[in-house]
Amino acid sequence: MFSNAEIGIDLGTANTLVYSKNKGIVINEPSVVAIDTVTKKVIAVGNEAKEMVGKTPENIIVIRPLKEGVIADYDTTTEMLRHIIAKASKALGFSLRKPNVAVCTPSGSTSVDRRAIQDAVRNAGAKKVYIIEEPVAAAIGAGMPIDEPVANVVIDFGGGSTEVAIISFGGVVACHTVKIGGDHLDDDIIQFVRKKYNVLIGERTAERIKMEIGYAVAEHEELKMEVRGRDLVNGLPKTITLSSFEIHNAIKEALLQILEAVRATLEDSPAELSGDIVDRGVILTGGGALLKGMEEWLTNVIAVPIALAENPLECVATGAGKSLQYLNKLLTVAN
Ligand SMILES: Nc1ncnc2c1ncn2[C@@H]1O[C@H](COP(=O)(O)OP(=O)(O)OP(=O)(O)O)[C@@H](O)[C@H]1O
Repeated sequence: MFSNAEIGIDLGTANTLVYSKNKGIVINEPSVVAIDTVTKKVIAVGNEAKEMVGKTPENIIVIRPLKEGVIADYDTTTEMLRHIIAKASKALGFSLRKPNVAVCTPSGSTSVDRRAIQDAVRNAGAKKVYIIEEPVAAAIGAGMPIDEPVANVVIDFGGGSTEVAIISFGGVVACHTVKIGGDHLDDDIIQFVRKKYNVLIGERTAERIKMEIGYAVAEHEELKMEVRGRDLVNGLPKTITLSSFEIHNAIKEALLQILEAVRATLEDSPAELSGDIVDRGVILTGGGALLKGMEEWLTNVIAVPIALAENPLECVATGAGKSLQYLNKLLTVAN
């Protein structure tokens, strides 16, 4: 039905990925853009821009144009997409043709948010834009048989939001979204360190702390980590040692909100599918799924088997790309 010029994009709050049927994931970069405030020109996108976070002179600002899964800064998102589509097209050898793009939107997004995503992708150089709901893409990317009449339950724990969905027969039968993702855990860590130690740490340091010593489960072997920040009393650099126990306490409230969304979705399950859920379990996708002890904690609290997807960070983009084959059933044509 299509030429080969077609790609799936996961336009995420934290990362943007591009998948092509022939080459798999061809782009995987942070959703970050650096802009010169004098010329208003984009000077770096993705990894290069992320390197600049917290270190730029006054005339350069580093922006994350998506918040909580949706576009917060339309023009910058379009510029970022333009750069990403051009880079992917070059890598895939179809620079002279505009690609058809399947892109995800969070299930809980408004029609205005969806429209903004469609328009941004089209303005950034796509020919046709197809919209797919993020948890459906995550489930396809995780290899779940979403078009069968069985309960496929997916928890997509991303950077800006977490979506929990039950998918059967190609459609979403129950879904809850919370605007809590990995970024909120980073914020909680920043606040905790500021309050307890009077030290200010940056976003990137907080993310490293979460990845290295963040645990979803209270019971674990204690890990320690030395970090540097700015002493808020005297303004000087200061080194402190953090424990994984205190980091667990700092992030547990946010995790409980995710748990609420999981419980609410399971409660909304049609009775016929409830048995399936116990038998087939739940798949965890998204970068947050990599938090230490996440599977163990969720399995304990909801008493349903939980498994981590093979490449949790890549599921949404892979699923978006593969969804092009389900064209009529799953995707909304946006133009
Ligand atoms: N090993 C890890 N441990 C804990 N968190 C991690 C790990 N690796 C990545 N993350 C977190 O995963 C999040 C990014 O996940 P992902 O790329 O799935 O989100 P996204 O698709 O950009 O966001 P959204 O779906 O909310 O728009 C970030 O908050 C990142 O810090």
